[in-house]
Amino acid sequence: MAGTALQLGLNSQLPPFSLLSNQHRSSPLTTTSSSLSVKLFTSKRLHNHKPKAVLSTEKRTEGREEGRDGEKYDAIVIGSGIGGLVAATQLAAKGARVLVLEKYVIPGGSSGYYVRDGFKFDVGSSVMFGFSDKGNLNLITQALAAVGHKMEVIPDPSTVHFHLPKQLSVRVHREYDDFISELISKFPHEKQGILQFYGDCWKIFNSLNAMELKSLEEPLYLFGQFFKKPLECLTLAYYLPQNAGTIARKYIKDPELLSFIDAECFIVSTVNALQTPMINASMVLCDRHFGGINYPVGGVGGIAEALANGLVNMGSEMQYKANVTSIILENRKAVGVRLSNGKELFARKVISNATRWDTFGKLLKAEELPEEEKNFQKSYVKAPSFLSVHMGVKASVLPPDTDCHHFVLEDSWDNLEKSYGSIFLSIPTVLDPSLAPEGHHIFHIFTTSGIEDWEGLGRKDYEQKKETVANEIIQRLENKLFPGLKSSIVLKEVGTPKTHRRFLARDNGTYGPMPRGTPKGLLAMPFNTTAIDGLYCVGDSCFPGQGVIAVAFSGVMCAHRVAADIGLEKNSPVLDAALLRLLGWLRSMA
Ligand SMILES: NC(=O)c1ccc[n+]([C@@H]2O[C@H](COP(=O)([O-])OP(=O)(O)OC[C@H]3O[C@@H](n4cnc5c(N)ncnc54)[C@H](O)[C@@H]3O)[C@@H](O)[C@H]2O)c1
Ligand SMILES: CC(C)=CCC/C(C)=C/C=C/C(C)=C/C=C/C(C)=C/C=C/C=C(C)/C=C/C=C(C)/C=C/C=C(\C)CCC=C(C)C
Repeated sequence: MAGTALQLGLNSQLPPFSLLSNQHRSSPLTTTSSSLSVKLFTSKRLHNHKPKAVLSTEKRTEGREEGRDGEKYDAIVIGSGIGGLVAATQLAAKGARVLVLEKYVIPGGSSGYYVRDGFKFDVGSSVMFGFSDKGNLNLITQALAAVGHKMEVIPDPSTVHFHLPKQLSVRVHREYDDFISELISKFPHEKQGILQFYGDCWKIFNSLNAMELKSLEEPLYLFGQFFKKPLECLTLAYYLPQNAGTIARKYIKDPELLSFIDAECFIVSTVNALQTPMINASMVLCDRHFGGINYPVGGVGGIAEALANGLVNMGSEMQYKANVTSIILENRKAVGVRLSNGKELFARKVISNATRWDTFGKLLKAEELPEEEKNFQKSYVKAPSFLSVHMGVKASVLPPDTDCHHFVLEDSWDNLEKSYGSIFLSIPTVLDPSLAPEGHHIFHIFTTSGIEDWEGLGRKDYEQKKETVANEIIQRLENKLFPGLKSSIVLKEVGTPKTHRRFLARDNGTYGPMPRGTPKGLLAMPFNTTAIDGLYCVGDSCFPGQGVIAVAFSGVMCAHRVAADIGLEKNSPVLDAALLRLLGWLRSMA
């Protein structure tokens, strides 16, 4: 879900930096100009890091164009969400010179943080997949390693504790066998079906895990993988157009168990299993047991900070408070960007980490919407945003052995996908007590909510409504799990979809794309290239969709495709054209 910090900006007249605590202000960020060209600290480890050049220096600089503003960028990245940062750092590690422009004052977007009264809150992301030290799918660990960084993490013994209708309670243990035994104990008559469904997930996960992950839009790599790992590639190709709900129905009949699978999918995709691509479902349903969920010591915001620091240490640049208002086109080719202060910056390639709706609807609003984007908008709508409540509470309110993450749906399965129907709760201080003052915990509560509920209200009504809706959610948690919750609150901040729209620059504050109907798995999801020459997209409105690890993969893919296009990786223009046409055709079949 997207950020919340943020709503303080709505409540107060303070300038954006006052959103950060003193603790943060004295952090290694040193502002050097009003547009906040930021010089970040140099860790010894990063100092020694040598970018891994793929081709020789001569080859790398050959054909490099100079920006017209005296700058020499291979790529400009709009936005420093994890998608944008991974694209930028991967490109820098291949030898490219990159400039990242971020509208806000710190990096991370939905994976940022803020500090208030000694509590350090994750803005959004809090369940970290891809953060282990094994396999090929630990994309967050790998992204950090590419900039010479490794974060200390705390293993979470369970991914989530489900509290569902009819008192169904399921804990997703880190150990796969423990989870499966618990689920079978609740549905003994479906033992076979459970083993078959999750077994199919493992088939897909193991295929993904066997592959080197790069751009599926780059033919030399893609054909190479088919040659090296034919079985795995065919498995993935087979499941690519399928959804988890259809596969589950092949093996499972019990409607309550199918609803449980819906909830498993909903917490990561905000849609039911019938609309969740099987590859994405498998990725999360298995990685949580393979690598496990791991929380970074000091909070999720540390990931983006480390990536941004690493980028600067490799000779590239980050600028904060740099609000891109348009993408500059010349002869239908993206050549640079214009900022809200009128400044223009140029590069060989432009990568947008804004959502596709923002990229094409705002940054390119004067242009006619390309056919491919029309098709994307036909297949996908903006998922609703969130109402989020960040709270500091007295530690005494937590029963012993409380899990870190909870999902609550009280009375009826029918409410699963309704606004405010279900409640997500993370208590990161269960894993890392340093995030809160002694004797306290953090409650990060969120529930789906559409922007239409929050528009057209006067200031007083808006504030009143925030209070009312947040209190109802808190009351529900008090009734279900934490007696005495209300009276234990020492700090409370409520963010709405408007908050997320304002601070994360996401159209309607959306969580990301959501299929309009039943999708053909991942088939219709666009990759990174766009109909505009020189313009690429990265982030959750690109393949494979929402999620920190998903956008990290989109960053890896994007960097590979851009690197091939600027001569930092091998490429073949003839095969490129053929593959891009083939992929376009496949998408049109979805
Ligand atoms: N695991 C979890 O618990 C969890 C929770 C919340 C979010 N998430 C995931 O995080 C993902 C989001 O990652 P992302 O990389 O796609 O994007 P993001 O929304 O996190 O970041 C986009 C960044 O671009 C910046 N930006 C946008 N427009 C700009 C402009 N015109 N000029 C300058 N900067 C601009 C924003 O300020 C923001 O920092 C979501 O998919 C979501 O699923 C996960
Ligand atoms: C190209 C063609 C046509 C074909 C070929 C075939 C092949 C080779 C294929 C391949 C493929 C691939 C490689 C793929 C990949 C994929 C991936 C990597 C994916 C991933 C995904 C991920 C995801 C989706 C994730 C997500 C996550 C999330 C969203 C999370 C969230 C969370 C939350 C919200 C939290 C909750 C909380 C509570 C409960 C409290």
